Amino acid sequence: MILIIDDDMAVQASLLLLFENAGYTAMAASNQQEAMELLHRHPVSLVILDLNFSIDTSGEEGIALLQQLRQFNRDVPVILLTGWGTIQLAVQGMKLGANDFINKPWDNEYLLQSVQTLLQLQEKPEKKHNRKELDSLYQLRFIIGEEESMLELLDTVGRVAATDAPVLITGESGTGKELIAEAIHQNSLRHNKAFVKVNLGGISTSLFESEMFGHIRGAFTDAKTDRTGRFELAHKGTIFLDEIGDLDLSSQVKLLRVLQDRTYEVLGSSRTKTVDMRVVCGTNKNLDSMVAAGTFREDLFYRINLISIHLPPLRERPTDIPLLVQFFIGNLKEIYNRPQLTVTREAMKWLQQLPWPGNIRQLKNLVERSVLMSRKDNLDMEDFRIQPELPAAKKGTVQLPQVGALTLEEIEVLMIKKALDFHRNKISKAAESLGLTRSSLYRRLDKYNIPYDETSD
Ligand SMILES: Nc1ncnc2c1ncn2[C@@H]1O[C@H](COP(=O)(O)OP(=O)(O)OP(=O)(O)O)[C@@H](O)[C@H]1O
Repeated sequence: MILIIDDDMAVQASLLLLFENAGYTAMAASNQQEAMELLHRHPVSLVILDLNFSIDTSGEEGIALLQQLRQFNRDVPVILLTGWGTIQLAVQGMKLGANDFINKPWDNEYLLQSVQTLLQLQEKPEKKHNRKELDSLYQLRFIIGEEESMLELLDTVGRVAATDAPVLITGESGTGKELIAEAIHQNSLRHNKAFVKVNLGGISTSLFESEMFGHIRGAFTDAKTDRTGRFELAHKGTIFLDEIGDLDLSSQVKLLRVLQDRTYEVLGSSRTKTVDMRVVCGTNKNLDSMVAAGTFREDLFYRINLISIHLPPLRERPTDIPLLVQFFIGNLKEIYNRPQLTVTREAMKWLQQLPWPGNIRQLKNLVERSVLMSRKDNLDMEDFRIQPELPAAKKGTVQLPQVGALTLEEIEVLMIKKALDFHRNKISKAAESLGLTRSSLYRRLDKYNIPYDETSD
């Protein structure tokens, strides 16, 4: 059941009608007390809360009710209704655990989409799917990955694709953000329409509007011809806003307006255009800390990440490295007509323990280059080792934590645990990779109370 909390009878009536027509059961409450009573008595699956719901339009009462509601139920999805002038209030509400906010007057279709998305996300998958099952459920053809974190991620991709929810994809450079954005589009109802990629890092502030909104001839001195904007190209389809963390503050405001209102004006024309697009954003920056530093707008942040997907760096998914290498080799066999191409087991193992700061892109480039440079069909470690793209040996590239963040002993413990994990508790292998003898590793395991299994070696 959907619970609507608003003291405006007209709003209640139109929302009740909207949800009932869409096949949901819905009830309305006019004040805090009624709302809490209904929450106690009925299994409420989603709440619509008008933040300015009382005569006192400061919104404080709405925020207080949201807090009370969260104390009572931490999980029920909450959509806030807010006025355009009260965006700060919406941000405050999001921090308190609301899931989405929608401006009044709302667009019925958009509100229903948000409801449907949040209800769908609530449904937990019954079980973890293996890769074969995922492939039968979704279209994930060119995405290699069987490590557990990747299986979970691909399952999320498949489940959220069908909704129209905005998705934020984070992860280091080269981890596959664009590939995942494409998969979201491919698995959505919009798959027959355009997938438009925009690299926001490459667009200067002065060009942002003309790139995104388009312009008509004569709109400004250099506008010699009409230009179709990216939003128009993405109409009915999906737009992938890559490097969103690189967008300057003034362009962030302009983007937010379009995402909120779904309308914009082509430069030089006074006509307002409406855009219907799915928004997927990507970044390798930490937007949380950018928000804290004031370099990324908090309201835009909440607007773009109803769903967030984090891609792990390649070094955290070593078991996927041989699969990726095989996949790239498979493609290269055809491209270069070398059907006998293979990679030795030693080379595979060696590739697995490199740090890969450039992630999958770097691995792909290295494999391709090694294939091109080597005359043999059976590539061994040396064929890879001599390539200039090779990630510098681990020692030089390690990113150490901030001074004061960890003591030397804490780092030692972390490294030992990591080596044990990586070598699946094989003591001699872990010791070798740490540059220790077995007995010195045992001494340290005892000293730091790290559990180990002597029989596993
Ligand atoms: N899981 C994967 N399976 C196969 N190929 C992959 C996978 N992930 C990434 N790739 C390949 O690696 C390369 C880099 O991927 P992609 O461009 O999607 O990364 P990105 O995270 O968007 O990078 P950047 O942040 O630099 O834009 C591409 O050629 C892509 O096809």
